[in-house]
Amino acid sequence: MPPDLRIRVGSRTSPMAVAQAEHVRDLLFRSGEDLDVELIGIETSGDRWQGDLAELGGKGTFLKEIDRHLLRGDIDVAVHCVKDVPGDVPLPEGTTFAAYLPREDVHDVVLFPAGSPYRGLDELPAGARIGTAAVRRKAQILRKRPDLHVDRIRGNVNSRIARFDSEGRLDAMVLARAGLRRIGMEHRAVEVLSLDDMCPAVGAGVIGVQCRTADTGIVELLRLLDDPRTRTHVTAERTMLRDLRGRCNSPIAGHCTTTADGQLSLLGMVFGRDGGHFACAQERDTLDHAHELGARVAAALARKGAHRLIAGTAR
Ligand SMILES: NCc1[nH]cc(CCC(=O)O)c1CC(=O)O
Repeated sequence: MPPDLRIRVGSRTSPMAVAQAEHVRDLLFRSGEDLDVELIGIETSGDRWQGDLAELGGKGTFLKEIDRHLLRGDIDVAVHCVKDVPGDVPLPEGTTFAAYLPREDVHDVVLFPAGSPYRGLDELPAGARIGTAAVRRKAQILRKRPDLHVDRIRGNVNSRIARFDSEGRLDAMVLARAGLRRIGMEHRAVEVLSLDDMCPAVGAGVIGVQCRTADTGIVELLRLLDDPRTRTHVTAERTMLRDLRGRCNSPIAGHCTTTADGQLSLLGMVFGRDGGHFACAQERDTLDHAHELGARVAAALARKGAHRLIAGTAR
C-alpha cells in the first residue's frame, strides 16, 4: 500500500537549513501518520550572493523565493528560522505558519580562534576585532565594549566558521547557540552571553513550519507539531516587531517568556548604531493577550524614541 500522504518539504540548502528540514521530517514520521516525506533543497539567490544582503533586498529575499515555490506547488511545506522572517511585510496570502516548534536555546555565544588565550569578550584587548552581521549584536557588543571593532561577516554559519578559522582576521565571532547545535558545532562556543548583555532577536531559536492555508490535511498534520507556548511568545514578539516596522536587520531585540506565576513578560529593546543609545521597555500581560502585549511594548518603545534609533538619526 502506498502511504496516505506525500509531503515535499522545502528548505534552503545550507547545512543549518537542511538539519532543520530533517528535524521536521523526523517529527512528521513520529506523528504516527502514514507519510512519504521528501526533502527539497532550494538554493536562493541570497545563498549564491556573496555581497551585502541589503543590496539584494535584505534577508526577506530568501523567503520570497521559497514562498514562490510553496505557492506554485513545487513544495508543500517550507521550514524557516522565525528569526529570519521579516517583520515589516505580511506573510504571502494563502500561506500560514501551521507549526512553531518548541523554542530552543536563545543565547548568543562567542567563538575564539584555535589557540586564542581569551575565553570571553571581557578579556579581549582594546581594538580587538569581533565578527557578526547583525546590527542587534553589534550594538550590544559596543554597549559593553565601545573599544572593540565589530566587523561584518556573512554567509551561512558553516562558511562563517570556515572563514573565521582559515583567514585569521578576527579575534572572536558571535553566533547563536541554537544554530551551532543544529549543525553539530556547539563545542565551538566558548562564552555564553547572558540575556542581560545580549537580548535575543525576535523569534530566536524558533523553527517555523509554513504551508498553504488551503491544504487542510497538511495544516492539521503540522498542528500536531505546534507548541502553543512558543506560538504565544512569537506572537507577542512579532507584533512588537511589526508595530515598530522592524526591517530584517533593524537594531531591535525582543524576548517574551512566561513568568513563574503564569503571565507573559515581553522585553523589547531598540539600539542606536553605536550602542551608546538605546530604548528599552518591559511589560506583562495574561497569556491570552500576546497581541496586546506586543503592541503595548512597541508603543512604549516608540514613546522612548525607537523610530529615531531605527532610522539611525538619534543623538
Ligand atoms: N541569520 C541566520 C540565522 N538564523 C537563525 C539562526 C540561529 C538559530 C535561531 O535563532 O533560530 C542563525 C544563525 C545565527 O544567528 O548565528
